[in-house]
Amino acid sequence: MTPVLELDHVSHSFGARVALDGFSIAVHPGEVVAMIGFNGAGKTTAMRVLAGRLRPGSGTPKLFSHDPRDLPEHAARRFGHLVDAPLAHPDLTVTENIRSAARLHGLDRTAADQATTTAVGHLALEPWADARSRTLSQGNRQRLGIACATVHSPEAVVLDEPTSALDPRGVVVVRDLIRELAARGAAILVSSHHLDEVSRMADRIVVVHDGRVVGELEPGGTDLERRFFDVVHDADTHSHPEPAP
Ligand SMILES: Nc1ncnc2c1ncn2[C@@H]1O[C@H](COP(=O)(O)OP(=O)(O)OP(=O)(O)O)[C@@H](O)[C@H]1O
Repeated sequence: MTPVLELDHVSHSFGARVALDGFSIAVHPGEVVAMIGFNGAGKTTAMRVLAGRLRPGSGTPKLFSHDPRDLPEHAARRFGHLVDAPLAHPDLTVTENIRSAARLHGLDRTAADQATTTAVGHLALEPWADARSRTLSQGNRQRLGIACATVHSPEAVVLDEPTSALDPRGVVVVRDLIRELAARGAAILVSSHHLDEVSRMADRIVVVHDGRVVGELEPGGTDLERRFFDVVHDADTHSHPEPAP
């Protein structure tokens, strides 16, 4: 099966700082893949490349088999992402923002209205439906960003730390939404710092370290944290082997 989201040996540096160093990942239809790694490991940079926000120094990014920076409109309409700032205007209300996102992704007026009502309900945003987005709390702004990224039922989704500001109920809401999109066949890439959460949400967990994918963790089990540190330690040992005595 052809991957929907793919980075093939992608490298990128910001000046002297290497952010991605031969980063490879592939996400297939119906699959939720979570990236986990230290601060500065390269997760956001990888997602920015996939979202077409950054042209990498080398390697091949692909979204629906196209260059993400040169995506045909029919493919762009099937993609949703929340990387960097949400696609929300501060002076528009929650409902207006979500409806605009739906229209931007090609839904006609009637379909956009229906999808907006559904998204407001899915993200439990009803009490704030008529609030301007600049007045929202951080967590509700994050819910709005996720609603805007997913209102059009995309087949490829990239979400950078989608639950970082959410309360426990919000975490469940977003997890259910992600699982539902995947059940309908979407390929989903998320990043997170919460091992327990990704363990419940993801089909695969990839460990990102020093700009590369250095291993995978089987979701579930109780010793995920230890396994994560083992993978990172192994990667460090192999990239900086101890000198022979
Ligand atoms: N615009 C930029 N200019 C300079 N350096 C950058 C820029 N964006 C990222 N970097 C650097 O690239 C590396 C990877 O950063 P990135 O944001 O991808 O990490 P991350 O894994 O998402 O981290 P976090 O978990 O803290 O969000 C870091 O060393 C970071 O300082």
